[in-house]
Amino acid sequence: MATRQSEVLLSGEFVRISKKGGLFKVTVNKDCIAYHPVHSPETPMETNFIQISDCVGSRCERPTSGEQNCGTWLTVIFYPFRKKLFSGKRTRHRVTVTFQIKTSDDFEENSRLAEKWMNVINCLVREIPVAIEDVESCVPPLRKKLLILVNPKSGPGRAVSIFKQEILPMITDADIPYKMIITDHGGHGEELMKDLVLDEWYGVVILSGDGLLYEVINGLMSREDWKSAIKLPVGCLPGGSGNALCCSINYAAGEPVLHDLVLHSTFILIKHRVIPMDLVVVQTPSKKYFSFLSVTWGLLADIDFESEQYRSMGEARFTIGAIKRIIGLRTYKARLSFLPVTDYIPKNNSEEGNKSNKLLTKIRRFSLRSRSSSKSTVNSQDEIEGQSSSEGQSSNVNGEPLNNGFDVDADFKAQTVNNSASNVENPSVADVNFNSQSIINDNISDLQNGNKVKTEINGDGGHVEIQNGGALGEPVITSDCTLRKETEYLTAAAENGDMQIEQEVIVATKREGMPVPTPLMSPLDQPVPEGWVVIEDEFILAGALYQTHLGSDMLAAPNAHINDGFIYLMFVRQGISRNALLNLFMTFNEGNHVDSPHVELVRCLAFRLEPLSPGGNVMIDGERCDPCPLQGQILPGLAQLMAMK
Ligand SMILES: Nc1ncnc2c1ncn2[C@@H]1O[C@H](COP(=O)(O)OP(=O)(O)OP(=O)(O)O)[C@@H](O)[C@H]1O
Repeated sequence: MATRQSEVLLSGEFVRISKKGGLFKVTVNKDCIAYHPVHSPETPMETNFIQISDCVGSRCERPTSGEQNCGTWLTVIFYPFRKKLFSGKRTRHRVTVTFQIKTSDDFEENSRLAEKWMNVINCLVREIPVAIEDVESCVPPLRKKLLILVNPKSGPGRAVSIFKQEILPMITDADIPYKMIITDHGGHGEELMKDLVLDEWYGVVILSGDGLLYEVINGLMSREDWKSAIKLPVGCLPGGSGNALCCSINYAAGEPVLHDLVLHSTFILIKHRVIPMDLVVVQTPSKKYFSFLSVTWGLLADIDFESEQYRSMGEARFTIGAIKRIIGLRTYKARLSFLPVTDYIPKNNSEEGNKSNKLLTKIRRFSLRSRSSSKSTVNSQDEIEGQSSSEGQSSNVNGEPLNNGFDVDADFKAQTVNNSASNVENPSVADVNFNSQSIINDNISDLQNGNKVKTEINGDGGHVEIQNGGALGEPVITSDCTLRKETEYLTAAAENGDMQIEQEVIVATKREGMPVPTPLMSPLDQPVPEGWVVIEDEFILAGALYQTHLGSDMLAAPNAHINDGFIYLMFVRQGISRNALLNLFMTFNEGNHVDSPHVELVRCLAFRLEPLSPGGNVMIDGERCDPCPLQGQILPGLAQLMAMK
């Protein structure tokens, strides 16, 4: 029985308010609420479970009927999965269970007991640990308001009614205070962010397509206090026709993407979780953008921009746009350059590809720090410039400090220097290694293009061991940051021998008062730095992607993670037939396009695109910009996203 597997925090016997009624034994532990009729034995057959992970809150109320009634009602609201009747699709649906809390004739006493149950359940729902000794006193912290921006013009124009009919009831279930603003012109979101009093809000959520979130992020980054502003959690609900970030969030959380997107996205939102999100700083000759989704060019951008006219059709607009563009296929000449995470081997180069069967040797990563870790043993310029450990620290709804992505790498640095092999237990190191491990796990087929050698580390998807300690390069002081290379030697047990990996972490420590550092890129009018790969060719499409999805049926970068610190550069060169291209688009929904010999998908830290033929479109997070030379660099974990892993 689940209730016996972990500590029982609460236990009582209450009448269930339902058609059947009856007295139930109810218990709460950290994972679930269990109840079974008292007259029958406690068997799995008779016991009902409410998983805390499905639960969004509980509330107490005095029954309206029955004046003699001195009991209080305790209602638990949860959204378990159920198969839809005809389609068989797994979807969440709303369920409530109500018990009458009545252990005495005194209404006040019953109310206090019901409130205790409510507080414990609400803490657990918000992942606030509750020990048995806290049960009497635990109260979930008060929440700040959520600012919800609704774009009435997004997608097919239904955002306001979606908010009222579908989202508001769920927000009410979770008892989340909010303020809703309907945007009334393009740029409104950005204006609001520039003047927002950060302390007043728990976070900002958009109900729109990706364009409004783009405004929110760029508005926050344009502020003088961008460093703390960008730590304000942002969230998104689907109101547009593409909703790529919503799909990526749902995919990462294991929630459905292809149906009931509003329901499942709102469920994630009201679960109160926040995780770091990578951004990419994109530079053009005239402007700087902060992008959270993608930069696309060629076919993908043409479809996105030219299908605007079919906006009223919702997501079908992309299918029509794709068919039109594939019939009238264009190729574009460009120079595409990038700083790869591992050695780049072109997919069509089978000789090189075979050589890459040798186990992976080098991983390149980038880490952005705002301050030094107090654990660091290194004395350097970055510590002199470091800020106090509490400065700029944001907290989640529970008042706990958020892991903002900087700290993860700060810990990693300390561990590296301390040369400790046992550090794999440390969650922050594990986090860094998880991302490296994900490369190794899927590396050779994915990264080295065409090689199907799959390597399982330690046979259990386990971890990479730090074997040989690390080396720390000399700090280099640039105009906007202090730069240093940390080299880490990792060993992973693989099927066909140990895999030796050199992991090079390029660490940039930001200088106070300076903009976000971009040390991986050279100025746009100068050649790319050493170590970059440069390809000059005719392309059908190119896209720098940092989320899994470009739309609900476009699993474009299946291995991407919201905060893995990588850009996934996808490109298709000319030489693919229209038929093959059409087939490619048909396989996008499950991410199988990556197996096509025509599709290259390379993990990198920075890229540069220089269009060499006129025309076409460049889309940054779905917003058009004129084709021009542009470049982008990853900013690992810079933003905070309302999402779950
Ligand atoms: N009231 C408004 N009237 C006109 N434009 C608006 C309004 N509010 C916001 N906008 C603008 O609408 C633009 C498009 O919004 P967004 O991308 O979020 O939706 P969408 O284009 O419908 O979504 P998708 O790209 O998925 O189709 C945003 O850049 C924003 O500036």
